[in-house]
Amino acid sequence: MKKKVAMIQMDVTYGDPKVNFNRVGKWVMDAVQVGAEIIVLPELWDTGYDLDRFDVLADKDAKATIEFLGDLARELNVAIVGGSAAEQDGEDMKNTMLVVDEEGNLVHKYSKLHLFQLMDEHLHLTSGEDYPDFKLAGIDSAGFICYDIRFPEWMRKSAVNGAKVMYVVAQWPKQRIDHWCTLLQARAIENQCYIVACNRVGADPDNEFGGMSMVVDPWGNIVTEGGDDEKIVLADIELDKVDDIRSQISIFQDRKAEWY
Ligand SMILES: NC(=O)CCC(=O)C(=O)O
Repeated sequence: MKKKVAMIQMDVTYGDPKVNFNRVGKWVMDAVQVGAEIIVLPELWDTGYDLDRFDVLADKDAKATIEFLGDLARELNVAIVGGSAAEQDGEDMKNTMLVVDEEGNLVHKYSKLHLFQLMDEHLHLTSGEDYPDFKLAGIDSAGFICYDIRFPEWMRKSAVNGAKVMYVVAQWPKQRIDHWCTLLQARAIENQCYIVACNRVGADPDNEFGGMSMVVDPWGNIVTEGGDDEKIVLADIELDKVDDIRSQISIFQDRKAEWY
């Protein structure tokens, strides 16, 4: 099975969901025109890291965001890994990934587990209590948010559960972009899966963001990468490659889970 994925490597307007919703609508339409079957958005594409104002900006139960992504997906007949959005869940504020299928159904919701203290997430947000695994376009998949990629044990669990594609959505600053590239390649090699990773570009009051959205194949090769300007990054993923590589080096058979 082969699928065309598109990562929307966009700038995000700080603290202005209305502008960002409009821009995402346009980007998604453009991606469909160039043949995308699965579209991936970056982390917090709706508000950026305007955490001080999350209490007024966050979408209650992510209702309006789910409806927006679902309508787009249904109208354009495309699956969307909707990056993450600012969600108000009761009293709690969360950084939440939303995934919709091509019929517009919400198939997955995951709130970021590992909060990134360097960007003050722990002061404003509550960790999720969800698992990252889901099925999209017939593919066993998992979704992670930015800092999550520094926790290999969290991603390994999804590989053991059968994920063949791992989506990563991010607002990863330029100053650590070499970590981003290396960690993504490492997660692909050690889990023998595709990594489809979308990072934003542009800047907010505290950080400049590094782009380098990329697809890494299960051998660790970078299939495509987006540099540091605003664009749609396109790639084909070939699912047979995952089984091929898993049969060449049998890490899932050979691991000694009882030892670690
Ligand atoms: N938004 C994030 O989670 C950023 C993570 C990051 O920059 C890192 O170095 O880790």
